[in-house]
Amino acid sequence: MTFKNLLDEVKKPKNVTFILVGNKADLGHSRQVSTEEGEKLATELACAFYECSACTGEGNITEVFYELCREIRRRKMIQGKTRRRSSTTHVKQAINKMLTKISS
Ligand SMILES: Nc1nc2c(ncn2[C@@H]2O[C@H](COP(=O)(O)OP(=O)(O)OP(=O)(O)O)[C@@H](O)[C@H]2O)c(=O)[nH]1
Repeated sequence: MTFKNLLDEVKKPKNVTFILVGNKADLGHSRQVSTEEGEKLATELACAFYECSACTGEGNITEVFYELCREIRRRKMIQGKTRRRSSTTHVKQAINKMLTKISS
């Protein structure tokens, strides 16, 4: 199983929020994945992409965690709206049923 397949498996059925982070950016000389490859994978996964170093602090690690929190909030908002919309549909259906009964 490829890394991408593994991520797809985790992401889709469980609706998991995640962002892609390439750590150890300070070890450029032994880099095995290019920035472009990381960006391409993030585009395929529809998630944010960051490169950072936990060692030197480069790449703004704080921003990585902020973005993850923002993404969780965005997802919750969207889910909330979907739920509200579907409950509105149920109320509409119930009212329509009542009106149909009253008029018949
Ligand atoms: N140079 C450098 N070393 C790091 C960085 N982040 C972690 N390390 C080092 O990598 C080693 C493994 O770190 P862990 O936090 O245990 O990470 P892990 O995911 O369990 O292991 P890895 O697969 O090696 O990343 C430790 O020696 C860390 O000090 C980084 O950004 N730069």
